[in-house]
Amino acid sequence: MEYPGNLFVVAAPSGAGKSSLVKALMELDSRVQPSVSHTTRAPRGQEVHGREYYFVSQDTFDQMVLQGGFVEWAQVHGNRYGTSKQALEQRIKQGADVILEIDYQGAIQVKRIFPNAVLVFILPPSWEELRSRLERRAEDSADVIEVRLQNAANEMAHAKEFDFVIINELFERALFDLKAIVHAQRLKYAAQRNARSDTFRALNIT
Ligand SMILES: Nc1ncnc2c1ncn2[C@@H]1O[C@H](COP(=O)(O)OP(=O)(O)OP(=O)(O)O)[C@@H](O)[C@H]1O
Ligand SMILES: Nc1nc2c(ncn2[C@@H]2O[C@H](COP(=O)(O)O)[C@@H](O)[C@H]2O)c(=O)[nH]1
Repeated sequence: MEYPGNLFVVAAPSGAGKSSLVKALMELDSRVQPSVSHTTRAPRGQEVHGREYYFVSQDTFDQMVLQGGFVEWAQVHGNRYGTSKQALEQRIKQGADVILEIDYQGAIQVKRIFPNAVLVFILPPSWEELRSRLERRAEDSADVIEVRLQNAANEMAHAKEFDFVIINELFERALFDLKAIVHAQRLKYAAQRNARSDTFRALNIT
């Protein structure tokens, strides 16, 4: 029998490094799978439809909202983003550990629907470094970078509502912390399931 997988949610202000950390985690751990969101924003850099996002029109997004197609959706930096209900529920049911890279509003909505979801907030080490990462990434215009920095203060004020906060100063240290959270959740979940296992019965643990 296949047990349902775990759900991890990673949020951060733009440029803090969540995509880089999640990508590195998935390269090390094939049990962690991404959820590809839908967005009304235009593709940026080398982004590919169906890989980073499903890039859809405003009308298509509206239709999905009306049909209840999203587990959560939110307006972020002037565009809309949503997590497809069908794809997420199917993957978790199949036993995958799914990781969502979404904003804090979406994270809070997900926690209401999936109380066992583990919410992780990534902080940059400083405002200077956050700006510098967005500028070095060189994928957004100066205007877009300013909007994202202005929104960052409000986003970071929600960090305390998350289960864990990681400071992404040294990348390898932050990745270690993220891996530890995933590992700890798996052990916790396994302990709950093992309450009915042969080993528990053999040890007379009830
Ligand atoms: N610890 C780190 N030290 C230095 N640079 C980093 C670190 N982590 C990530 N970066 C770099 O910072 C930039 C922003 O990272 P990334 O794109 O992962 O951010 P993000 O939080 O996913 O942003 P967005 O929400 O806009 O997609 C990238 O160029 C990335 O290589
Ligand atoms: N609530 C949701 N937020 C999402 C989703 N997918 C991405 N995001 C967040 O939007 C911002 C901007 O992303 P970018 O790719 O334009 O830099 C960032 O905070 C993402 O995490 C989603 O499905 N729901």
